[in-house]
Amino acid sequence: MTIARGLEGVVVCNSEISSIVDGVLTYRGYNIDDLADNATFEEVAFLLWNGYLPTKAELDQLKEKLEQHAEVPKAAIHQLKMFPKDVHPMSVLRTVVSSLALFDEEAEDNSVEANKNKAIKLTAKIPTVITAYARIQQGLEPVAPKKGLGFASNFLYMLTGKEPTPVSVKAFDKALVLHADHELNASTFAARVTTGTLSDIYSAVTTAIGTLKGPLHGGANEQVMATLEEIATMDRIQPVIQAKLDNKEKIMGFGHRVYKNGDPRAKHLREMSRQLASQTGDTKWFDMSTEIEKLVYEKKGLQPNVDFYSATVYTYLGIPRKLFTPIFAMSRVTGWTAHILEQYAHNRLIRPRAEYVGKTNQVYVSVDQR
Ligand SMILES: CC(=O)SCCNC(=O)CCNC(=O)[C@H](O)C(C)(C)COP(=O)(O)OP(=O)(O)OC[C@H]1O[C@@H](n2cnc3c(N)ncnc32)[C@H](O)[C@@H]1OP(=O)(O)O
Ligand SMILES: O=C([O-])CC(=O)C(=O)O
Repeated sequence: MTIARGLEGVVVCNSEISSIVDGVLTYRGYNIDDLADNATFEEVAFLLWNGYLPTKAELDQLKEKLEQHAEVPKAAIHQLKMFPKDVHPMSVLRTVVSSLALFDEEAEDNSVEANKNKAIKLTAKIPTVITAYARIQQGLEPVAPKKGLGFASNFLYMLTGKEPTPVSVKAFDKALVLHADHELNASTFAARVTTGTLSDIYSAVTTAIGTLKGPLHGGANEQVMATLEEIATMDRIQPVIQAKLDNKEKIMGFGHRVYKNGDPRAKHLREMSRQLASQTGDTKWFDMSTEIEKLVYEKKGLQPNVDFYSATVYTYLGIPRKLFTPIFAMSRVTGWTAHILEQYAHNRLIRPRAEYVGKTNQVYVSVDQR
C-alpha cells in the first residue's frame, strides 16, 4: 500500500464549487480577488449554493429568508443560559447547532429542497447563537436579530447592541466573503465524510464545526491573536519567534497544505488590517504583524495564510478573540452546505484504508492470568 499521510495530494471527488489552481482561488469560477472587491456575503452564499450570481430579485429573496430564519428557538436561548459561562464558544456552537436539528421539522428530510432550506436556516441562525452566548458570558441579555440590516451588520449589531459603522460592516462583510469556501479543507472534507453515510445536514455541519475548531485549521486565527498578545511589544518579536522555532512550535497563521507561495486571501486581509489600524489610530498590532511576517519568511520561507491577518482585522473591529473561529464557521457554513448538497447529489460512501502495523498472532489470555 502507498500511504498518503494526511491525504496530501489525494483527489477524492469532483467538485464544481471552488478551485485552487496554481495558487489562484475561485468560487464557482469567479476569482476570489474579484469577489472580495465587489461581492457581498449574501451574493457569495447564493453563488456557492446555486452555482451562479443572483439576480436582484433572487438576492432580495435570499436576504429575506436569512432574516426570517435568524431567530433561534427559545429553548436554544435557554440552553445557552444554562451552559457554564467560561467554555469555548466553538464548543457551544457545536452543541447548539446539533440541538437546532431537534427543533427543525425538516431535519430528517433529505430532499434537495429541504436541504437547501436547511442550509439557509443554519446560515441564518449561527450568528444569533454566537452573539447570544457572547453576551450571556458577559452577563448581558442576548440582542434579537434586526430586520433590514444585512447579514454582516446584523452580527455586529447583535454582538454590541449598537448599529455598526458602514466602514466596520464593509470590512466584516469582506472577511466573510474571503472565508466562505476553500475546496476540500479539513472541515469540508469532514462534512462530506458524514454526508457520505447519508446522515443529515445538521450532523454534517456539527462534524465540520468540531473539525474547524482545531488550531491547525480554523482555530489558528484565535491563536494568532494569542501569539501577538504574548509577544506584546516590537522588541520581543525576534526572541519569542526564534524561541518558538527552536522548540519546533508552529507559528500560528503561517504555512498551508496547498499554497506554498502564499495564500491569495492574505493580501486582502493584510490591507484591511492596515486600513483599520490607521482608522482606529492604533497601529501596534498591524505593525507587529508585518514584522512577524518578514521574520517568519526570512527564517522558514513561510507565508501568512487566511488566519494571520484576520486576527487583527477582527481585533480592530472590537471582536473578542474567542469569537474569531466561530466567525469563521458563520461564513464557512455556506461552503460546507454547498459541499454537502454536492456530496448528496453524487454520493459514494467515503471509506479509505489503513495499513495495519500493530501486533499480530496475539492469543487471548483470561483476565485472572494476565
Ligand atoms: C484556514 C486554515 O486552516 S489555514 C491553516 C491554519 N493553521 C495554521 O496557521 C497553523 C500553523 N500552520 C501549520 O501547522 C501548517 O502549516 C499546516 C497545518 C497549515 C499545514 O501543514 P502541512 O501541510 O502538514 O505542513 P507540515 O506541517 O508538514 O509542514 C512542512 C514543514 O514546514 C514547517 N511548518 C509548517 N507550518 C509551520 C508554521 N506555521 N510554523 C513553523 N513551521 C511550520 C513544518 O514544521 C515542517 O517542517 P519540517 O519539514 O522541518 O518538519
Ligand atoms: O484549505 C485548507 O486546508 C485550509 C484553509 O485555508 C481553509 O479552510 O480556508
